[in-house]
Amino acid sequence: MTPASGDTLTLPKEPEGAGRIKSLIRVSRYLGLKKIRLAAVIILFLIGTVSFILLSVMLGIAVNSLTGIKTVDTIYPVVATMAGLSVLSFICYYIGYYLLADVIQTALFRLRQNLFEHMQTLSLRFYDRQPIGELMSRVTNDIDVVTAFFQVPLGTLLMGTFMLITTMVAMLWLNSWLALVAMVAVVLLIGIVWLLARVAGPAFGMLQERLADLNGLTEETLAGEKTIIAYRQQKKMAARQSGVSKEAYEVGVKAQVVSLVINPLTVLVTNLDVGIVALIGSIMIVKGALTVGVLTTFLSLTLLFVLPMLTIFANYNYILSASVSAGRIFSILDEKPDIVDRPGAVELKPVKGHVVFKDVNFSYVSGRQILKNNSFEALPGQKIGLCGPTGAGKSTIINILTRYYDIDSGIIEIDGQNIYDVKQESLRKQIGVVLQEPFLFSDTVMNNLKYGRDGASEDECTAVAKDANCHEFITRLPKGYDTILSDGGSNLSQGQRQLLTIARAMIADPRILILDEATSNVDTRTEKNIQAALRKLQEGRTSFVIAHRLSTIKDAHKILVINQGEIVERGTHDEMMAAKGFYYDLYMSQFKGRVSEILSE
Ligand SMILES: Nc1ncnc2c1ncn2[C@@H]1O[C@H](COP(=O)(O)OP(=O)(O)OP(=O)(O)O)[C@@H](O)[C@H]1O
Repeated sequence: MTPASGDTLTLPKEPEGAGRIKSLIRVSRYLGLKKIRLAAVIILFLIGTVSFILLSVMLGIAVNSLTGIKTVDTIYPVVATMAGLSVLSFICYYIGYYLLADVIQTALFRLRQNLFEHMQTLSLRFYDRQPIGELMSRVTNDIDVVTAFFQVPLGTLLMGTFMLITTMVAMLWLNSWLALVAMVAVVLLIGIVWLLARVAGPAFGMLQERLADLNGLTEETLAGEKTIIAYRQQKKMAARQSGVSKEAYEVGVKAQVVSLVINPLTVLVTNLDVGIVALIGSIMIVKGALTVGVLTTFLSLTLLFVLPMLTIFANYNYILSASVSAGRIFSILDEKPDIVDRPGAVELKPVKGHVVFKDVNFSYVSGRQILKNNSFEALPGQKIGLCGPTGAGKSTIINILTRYYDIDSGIIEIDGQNIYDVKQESLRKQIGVVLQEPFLFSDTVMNNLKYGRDGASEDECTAVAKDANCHEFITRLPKGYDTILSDGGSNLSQGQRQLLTIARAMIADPRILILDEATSNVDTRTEKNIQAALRKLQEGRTSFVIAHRLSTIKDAHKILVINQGEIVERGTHDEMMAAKGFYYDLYMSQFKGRVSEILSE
């Protein structure tokens, strides 16, 4: 059951401003996973850049050496050195980029793995908070944005930064006054970028949010395609889609335009800067304070100085969007799992299946209590029926027995052991679950059965499949047990999927079983098959059967009637029918409904 509206919390918001820079630095730390290679890249880029800068210095030397000389011989060694520097710089950049590719791919691999693995540790409470589409967006779209940042501009940015630093050092060394003139451009550009960041930054954040909305809607539309067609809602869904798309378009344009304006602006600033350096330099030459060669070097350095800034700013949108996406990714990575093993938690030894609830209270969200003072006992091997109106809290009882959620107060014991004192994994190993919506993996039939228990052999699985009335239909599949179940088993009928999940639970061989309305939505013959398989599955195990149709729990050792989170009645079917209470009314209303159904057939 989905949470009632108003109960949903939202995913932690991505950081803003300084937080974004922190996120960018944090995501860049993943590059340090290959420290030696990264160090080699930095050294190679540095050598490449210094060689490149020396080319400009050599240009000045060449100009100076030509002044007043009639023979070109003196220029040859200079040209040869320049050629050597060019080749050296090329080789350094080439190897540097080659190594960087590996550094980047390792970083992305780890980031994807960390995110996926971390999400597996989070509790259902976390997944309740947001539509799956929103999470999908963070796992796919945001990772793609960071990938684009690492793959496209990162190398250029590294190169640019080195270029900026080495050029600055070279300029200061050649002539500190002229160097300061050239640096005016930096101040101007930083000012422009600061202004643009104030507008574009939030726009990029909003763009990612709109894209996440779009993903959510697409996911919902695809999952509900059958219902959409049945209720002829295609046009409405298309209109909703285009509404969200338009919002993404509008913030997208804002983010993009602002960051694109930066390009022509930086070109303008560059030209102005070169002009100013040429003017001041010429005045200095006239006054004898500078040689023509030094000015030539300076002009070429000024260009080299502004060029990396151009590249940095040209890639500004990558940097902005990557910082936003990195923030969104880290907001998931920083989410602490709230269902954790207590310090000193022990393995739950194989149990007999004695389950006790004592005064258990529970709420999904604070302030809205769902289960109130639930107490009951299930002896080993007993079948316990759970019934009651929709939203009464039947599934919730199961959710806390399996520790999908932690309770507010009370005690839950299995074979006398508090479930909070044992390791979650060892607890869940002993509880088999057959859900209302059978979930199968996109894998072969055999592997789906093997998911029940690590190490289950093929012979064992085939024998169980026979017991669970699956073998016959499996052998009729195109590749038998090797048939791949596409998209969670959509190539099987609902009943077949249910039979397979029953077989999987049999292979798991747990002492405690949870069956959640496992027999709904199937024809009578399949239902008989399922019932027979379930009876086999329940043999010798404590089972909790959540039933809407009371006929499925008539034979239960005990039936708990839940209403608004409280156990309002308990006993066997016969006892409660005789008592003519809540259960009796429930049963009679279903019975009458069934009779009128049969009469109208
Ligand atoms: N993840 C959740 N977050 C918040 N509230 C929830 C969540 N799941 C269920 N609820 C609320 O808890 C109450 C009990 O839900 P539960 O699913 O246990 O009912 P149920 O008896 O199993 O209903 P049904 O027979 O319709 O499946 C409902 O009011 C429901 O809105």
